[in-house]
Amino acid sequence: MKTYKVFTVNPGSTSTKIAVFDGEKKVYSANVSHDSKVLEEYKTLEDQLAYRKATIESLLKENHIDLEGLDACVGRGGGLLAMDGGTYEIDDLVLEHSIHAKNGVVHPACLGPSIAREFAEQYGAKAYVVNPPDVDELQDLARMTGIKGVYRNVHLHALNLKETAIRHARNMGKKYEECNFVVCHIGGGISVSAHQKGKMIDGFDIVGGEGPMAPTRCGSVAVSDVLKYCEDKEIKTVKQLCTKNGGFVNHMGISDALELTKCAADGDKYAGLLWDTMIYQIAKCIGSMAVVLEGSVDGILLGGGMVYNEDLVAKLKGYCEWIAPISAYPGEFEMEAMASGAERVLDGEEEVKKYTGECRFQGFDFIK
Ligand SMILES: Nc1ncnc2c1ncn2[C@@H]1O[C@H](COP(=O)(O)OP(=O)(O)OP(=O)(O)O)[C@@H](O)[C@H]1O
Ligand SMILES: CCCC(=O)O
Repeated sequence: MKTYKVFTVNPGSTSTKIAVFDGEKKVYSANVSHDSKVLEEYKTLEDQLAYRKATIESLLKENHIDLEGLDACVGRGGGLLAMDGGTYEIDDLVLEHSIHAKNGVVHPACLGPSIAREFAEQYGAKAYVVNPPDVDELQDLARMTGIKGVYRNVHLHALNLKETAIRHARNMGKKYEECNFVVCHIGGGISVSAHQKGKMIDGFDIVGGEGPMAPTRCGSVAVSDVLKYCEDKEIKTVKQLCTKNGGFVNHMGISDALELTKCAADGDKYAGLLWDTMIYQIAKCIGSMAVVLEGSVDGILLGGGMVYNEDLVAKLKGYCEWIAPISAYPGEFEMEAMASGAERVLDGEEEVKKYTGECRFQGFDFIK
């Protein structure tokens, strides 16, 4: 069987993770640090592009990593309009929408497609984006709200959620498309989602303030409480609670969950209550996703950095293991997920998709 050489690029706020795969084997990986002072000088994401790429190139050169013979380059995406899951060719429309965050969610990951395509052009390789956070496969029932004209959509860690589900299904001797899972990513942000036969049919908009509280995110709060809180604040400040300074940051000025658990272990009751509340809220979200799957759940899968914490896993088992077996996959498979997504299409196992540039959900034609 042919193995493919794939280069993966995952830009974060102050660094860019890169990896080179030869088939399933990760032959090189690095977390390329960028000088935050230099990054701050750039007004837009697009302005950072040349600097980030040059930093990556220098590191590759220093480490004698040759990308000659590359089959594909994959960039973590973002900023795209709601789409089905899968592997997408990076064409001009993907570039245009991601770099300008067409969906309004500006994140360094939006740079991924541009960096990947530049490397791909240089080495005559294909360029792809795999399951970006813009994947939204909600079933119709999950769309409606009690406000006419307001529909639900999701932003989730789709890349790691789907890869965790694909791997778990494989471990069970099955295909992702044959199983039903509740899949969670419990890291800096927390995604909880219901996967039915290969589609992520429900979940929470973790960029919009839905779901459990997370280290830097407020999670779901009653509308009336938010309105009251807003009375003497700017909307912008309140929006930041959803992704930047809600959760542990808002309460205790701590964004690192490990630090919070240390405070709790040292007897800080406030930290202990926050930690337990976050776990309680994750459990409630898992329960609701199990209901979405009508109790037909083949497994509850936990990924993300916080899953290294045994107390968190034990407590979630206490709350939820009566629903289905819980499996922990601490950390994430994002780089592997990008490489496997490319391999599946290069191998013909899956068809490469074309980004339409139109939201997957356009409203219901029977509601005027
Ligand atoms: N043993 C542990 N106990 C508690 N928290 C931990 C432990 N190990 C790692 N973490 C926490 O996991 C978080 C990082 O998780 P992860 O690496 O998945 O996040 P990220 O990549 O920064 O963000 P995201 O997952 O939203 O993309 C940090 O808050 C870190 O403190
Ligand atoms: C939506 C997933 C990416 C993030 O907001 O952290």
